[in-house]
Amino acid sequence: MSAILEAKSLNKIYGEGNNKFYALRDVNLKVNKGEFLAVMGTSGSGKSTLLNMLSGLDRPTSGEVFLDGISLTSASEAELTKLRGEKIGFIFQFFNLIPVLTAEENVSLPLFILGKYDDQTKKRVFDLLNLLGIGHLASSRPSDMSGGQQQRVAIARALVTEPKIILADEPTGSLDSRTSKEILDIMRHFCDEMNHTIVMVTHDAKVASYAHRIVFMEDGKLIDELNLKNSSQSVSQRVVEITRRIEGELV
Ligand SMILES: Nc1ncnc2c1ncn2[C@@H]1O[C@H](COP(=O)(O)OP(=O)(O)OP(=O)(O)O)[C@@H](O)[C@H]1O
Repeated sequence: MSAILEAKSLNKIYGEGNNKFYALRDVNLKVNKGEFLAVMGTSGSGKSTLLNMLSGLDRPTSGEVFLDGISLTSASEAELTKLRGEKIGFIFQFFNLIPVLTAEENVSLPLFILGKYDDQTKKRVFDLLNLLGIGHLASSRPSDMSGGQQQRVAIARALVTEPKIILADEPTGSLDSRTSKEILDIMRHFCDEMNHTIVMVTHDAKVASYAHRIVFMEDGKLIDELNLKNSSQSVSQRVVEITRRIEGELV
């Protein structure tokens, strides 16, 4: 198995002296190509801090992050901006689409920013919209779409640059349960069938149950891991197991 993303001995310290606070403490993590990984933990356990380090949006106090073999930690700000644009796709809780742009334009935007918009990538935009079942909405604006449709546009936008990894922060946090299931099925499908790699932060056991593997955080540390890749359990059995692990971390 090849690790596409690797965090080595990550520490993130805020404050100094008596106010020194470890938001991350000796975090080691490998994410393999094609893997759907969920990061779970209670509020304040360090999930967002970890995601910020993995995306190069923030730098660790010590330790290193490698994406596709490249050290994010030793890259300059300009190199990081380029790396993020080319190698990372982002999916957010509130979609973060640009309201005045159509679905097609929202998905095309990263290509324009990278100077990679041409006939071939334009076709990719439409292929992705069709693959996500929203080809008929290509000319629609976000305000004319449901939450689930907007998140499909956001997924197409995240995939259009063919990134090495997709980072998703509570991607179904603003969707109802039926639409959440549709979006999570799509995410799992992209990993299982198309070898995409996703790291998803969530505090919801049901959402995490769609992942291949779950890592659990507490007080800035990775304290447990659950492998569901070859699990034959039903969703509800998996949710029970995940909840048991979370409760274990609270005792
Ligand atoms: N810029 C900062 N300065 C000081 N402390 C910070 C800063 N950013 C985060 N923290 C602290 O680091 C800890 C981890 O925060 P983080 O946002 O990563 O947690 P989280 O697990 O994502 O929480 P939530 O689920 O509520 O979003 C928290 O105690 C938070 O208060």
